[in-house]
Amino acid sequence: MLTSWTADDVRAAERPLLASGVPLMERAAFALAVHVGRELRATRGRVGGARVTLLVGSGNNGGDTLHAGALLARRGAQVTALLTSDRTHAGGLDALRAAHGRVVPTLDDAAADDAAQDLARADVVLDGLLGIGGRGGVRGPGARLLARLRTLDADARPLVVAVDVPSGVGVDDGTRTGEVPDVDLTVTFGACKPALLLPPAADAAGRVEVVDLGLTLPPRPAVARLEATDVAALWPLPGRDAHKYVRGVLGVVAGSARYPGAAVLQAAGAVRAGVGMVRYLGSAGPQVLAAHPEVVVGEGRVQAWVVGSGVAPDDPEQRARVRDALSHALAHDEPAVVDAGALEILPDRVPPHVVLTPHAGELAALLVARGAHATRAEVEAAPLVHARRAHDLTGATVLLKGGTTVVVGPHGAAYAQADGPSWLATAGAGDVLGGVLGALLAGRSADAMADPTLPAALAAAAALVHGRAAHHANPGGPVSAGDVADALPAVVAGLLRA
Ligand SMILES: NC(=O)C1=CN([C@@H]2O[C@H](COP(=O)(O)OP(=O)(O)OC[C@H]3O[C@@H](n4cnc5c(N)ncnc54)[C@H](OP(=O)(O)O)[C@@H]3O)[C@@H](O)[C@H]2O)[C@@H](O)CC1
Ligand SMILES: Nc1ncnc2c1ncn2[C@@H]1O[C@H](COP(=O)(O)OP(=O)(O)O)[C@@H](O)[C@H]1O
Ligand SMILES: [K+]
Repeated sequence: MLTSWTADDVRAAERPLLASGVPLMERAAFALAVHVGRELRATRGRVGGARVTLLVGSGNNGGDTLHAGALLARRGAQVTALLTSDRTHAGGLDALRAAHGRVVPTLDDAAADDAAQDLARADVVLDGLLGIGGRGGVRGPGARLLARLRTLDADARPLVVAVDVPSGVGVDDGTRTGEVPDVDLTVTFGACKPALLLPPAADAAGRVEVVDLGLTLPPRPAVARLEATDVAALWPLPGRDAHKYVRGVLGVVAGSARYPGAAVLQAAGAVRAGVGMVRYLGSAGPQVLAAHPEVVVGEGRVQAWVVGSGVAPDDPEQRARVRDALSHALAHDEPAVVDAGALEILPDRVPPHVVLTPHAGELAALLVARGAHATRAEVEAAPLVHARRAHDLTGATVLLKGGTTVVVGPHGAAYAQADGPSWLATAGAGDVLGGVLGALLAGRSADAMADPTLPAALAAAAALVHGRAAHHANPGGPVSAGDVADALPAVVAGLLRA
């Protein structure tokens, strides 16, 4: 599992070490210089003679950068520091000067434009403008330098390394404001930060290297990302004496005369993910049975529900079934996945074993229906923030679909899964995901009732399996939702072997 901690968590963990005189900045800078040296050797064979340009902000992030620049200068690099503030880390500046680095005070916009020539000539640029002390978008000459960097021709573009985080990202919430450099590598100190996992900030972060500074961090990370072994540990496995009812029955209330395909695909997701049995309720029974003869059509006991996919607003009968299923789930402590059409008829407050699976537009509508202001664009610009708001307002676990899927549950549980190719953005893929998640909740129904944070972990696991199935179905090329479902058994088997 990849784990990340907030700026406050990191600062609190650093405090006792700093108080006892541990030279954290020197350690951070040393590791940064090692990583940059490695990149330079890979791209141009050696560090000696490399042109290194430092973008230096007013805080300790700039200090790290100057110290790393000094180390690279001692290894023969030609280092230029572009200062963006009249305050600069004194120790770092002394170290760079002592190593014969060049220092350019860049205090006004015109000078920043001149200094921008250094960017075009550089082999590598270190972004040391803002770290965990940044507030909002980069201001002043630093922003101008970043704009220049962005507009360089592709063939003149240097390698860009972010120091701790790309400047201008919301460290804790993954937002981005103003100019944010698109970096190749982020060298982050002490712990990964949420912005390095969360959209849209993580898209700017490139490869992430975490430098261990020996910090003791809180037990619960701010945002996590599941990996194969985590999913294997979460997956419900049939014991030797298993039978279909023990393994979990999933009630599927999906599809309508207008959208029968949603029911077929959702059943495919659940069946292929290994559910004990699917019970289908709705008008698409013949289509579901034609595609999946193993499905049972009609009422009966279930361990979990998935409701709402492809349920048209003008289908009162299917909407009534959704309402009944939801009431049953709430009255009988059965976990439920609430998708698409069912999001509009969600009760005001629900427990965390109800998992909502909106995309950004549906999440915005859900928030607006509860008196909050939100647009689809605002949700996309701050997915974690809005998924949290939806969790706070409804009590439900929230899985927000997108290129990176963000999951929020109770007690601060949060996941960011980036497992699928962009080809997964195809009609019906969300229906398959609902089926996979339903299968997991049916298989671990009792556990999900006992541990309110488990539905969030299962939701993240479903997103991982779904994303990997899309890769597996056709590596590097287009997939249909049905292809994704068909790839599930092999992907699950692969994960269980991991
Ligand atoms: N703590 C440790 O022991 C260790 C920390 N380490 C390193 O320290 C970094 C944190 O350092 P930090 O606390 O000095 O904050 P940092 O991110 O450099 O920026 C603060 C400065 O920026 C300014 N500023 C703020 N917003 C701005 C904006 N939008 N646009 C422009 N300016 C803005 C703000 O000025 P103000 O706005 O307050 O006037 C303030 O002066 C951390 O990321 C890691 O790299 C490592 O060495 C390991 C040990
Ligand atoms: N850019 C993207 N890259 C990868 N996966 C994506 C991207 N955009 C959406 N997805 C995934 O594709 C699926 C789309 O689901 P959804 O929006 O509900 O579509 P539908 O309702 O047609 O099934 C979700 O699993 C979502 O996470
Ligand atoms: K930075």
